[in-house]
Amino acid sequence: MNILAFQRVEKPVLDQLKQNHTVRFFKNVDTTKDPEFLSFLNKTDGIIGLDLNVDQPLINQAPNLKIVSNVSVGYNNLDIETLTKRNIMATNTPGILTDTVADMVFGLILSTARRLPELDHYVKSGNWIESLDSTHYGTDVHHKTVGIIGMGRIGLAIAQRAHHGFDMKVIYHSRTKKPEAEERFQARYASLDELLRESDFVCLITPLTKETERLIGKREFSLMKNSAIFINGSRGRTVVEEDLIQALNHKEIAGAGLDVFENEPIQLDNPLLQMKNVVTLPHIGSSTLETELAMSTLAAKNLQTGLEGKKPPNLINSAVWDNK
Ligand SMILES: NC(=O)c1ccc[n+]([C@@H]2O[C@H](COP(=O)([O-])OP(=O)(O)OC[C@H]3O[C@@H](n4cnc5c(N)ncnc54)[C@H](O)[C@@H]3O)[C@@H](O)[C@H]2O)c1
Ligand SMILES: O=C(O)[C@H](O)CO
Repeated sequence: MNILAFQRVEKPVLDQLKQNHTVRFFKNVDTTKDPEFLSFLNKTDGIIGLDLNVDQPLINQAPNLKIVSNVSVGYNNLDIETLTKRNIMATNTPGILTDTVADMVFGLILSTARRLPELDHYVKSGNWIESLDSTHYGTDVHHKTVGIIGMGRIGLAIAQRAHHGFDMKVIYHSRTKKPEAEERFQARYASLDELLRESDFVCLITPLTKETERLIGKREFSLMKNSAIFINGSRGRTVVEEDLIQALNHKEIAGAGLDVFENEPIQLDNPLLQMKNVVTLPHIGSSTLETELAMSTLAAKNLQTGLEGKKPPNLINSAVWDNK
């Protein structure tokens, strides 16, 4: 079969796929114009990769496509409706990255609150304790209130770290109440506005959907405490980035830790990159050696199973299977 691999598939997994299939790996190409990409797409049976925009025009140019296997849990890059209409399976990699992403969210919480990147720069610039004063101090994390928007797999893992590791009070907002969070982490369900008003750390970790697109904007930032730190580990478009910049400029909030941005890669003239109270990461929430390999391996398993005509373990659009 012809396999189109895009952007991020770990090498051992690619090598394994090459034993049974014709595999072409693409990176940094314009997927609407690149002639080699489009020519291979035309005979592609399966796609595996990260963040390929699988929209209607792309799907229309892939007459043999049977399965799209995302190397990610988020699948906002896939037009699920069109894929389902065309009976093309879509899969993702839930669960195996949960703890890694929750660790990264805590990394952002600690980095912003304790100003770790700034102080690292301070030491590396030849400074030490004698010139240190309260203008360099951060703020405590332990015993504070964390508000988690999106209490799913990753949200629960953040709550676990907050409750057991840092004695934090956990409040959450999600589509439905999560008894597990309430029992295990004494988490309290709150409306979005209550959560924004009460949290010292506001952590956004929902999927990007029609409902969550631009969920946090001017009104929401104005409800947060002036001392609040905003953490985004979900997708950049869940936030109105311009409003975040304004909220930081006007000191409506104290800082932000961001793994995701409205446009990725972030443009170098983005004001967020000039702010000391903002810690930025290049969308690496799940990118550890272990977890990237596990994600690629699971994505390859989904792909292979689907191509063999069996139900993949992480099928998103089960209607395709039910229609068989
Ligand atoms: N930064 C990264 O590298 C990285 C890595 C992994 C996942 N993510 C993002 O995190 C998301 C969550 O992953 P997960 O495995 O926890 O997914 P999940 O499906 O287990 O959890 C998502 C939660 O969000 C809630 N939710 C959905 N819509 C909502 C809304 N409108 N308001 C409030 N809550 C809402 C759901 O009820 C669910 O509890 C992914 O979809 C992806 O976008 C980012
Ligand atoms: O959704 C995910 O799994 C990540 O954002 C991919 O890196």
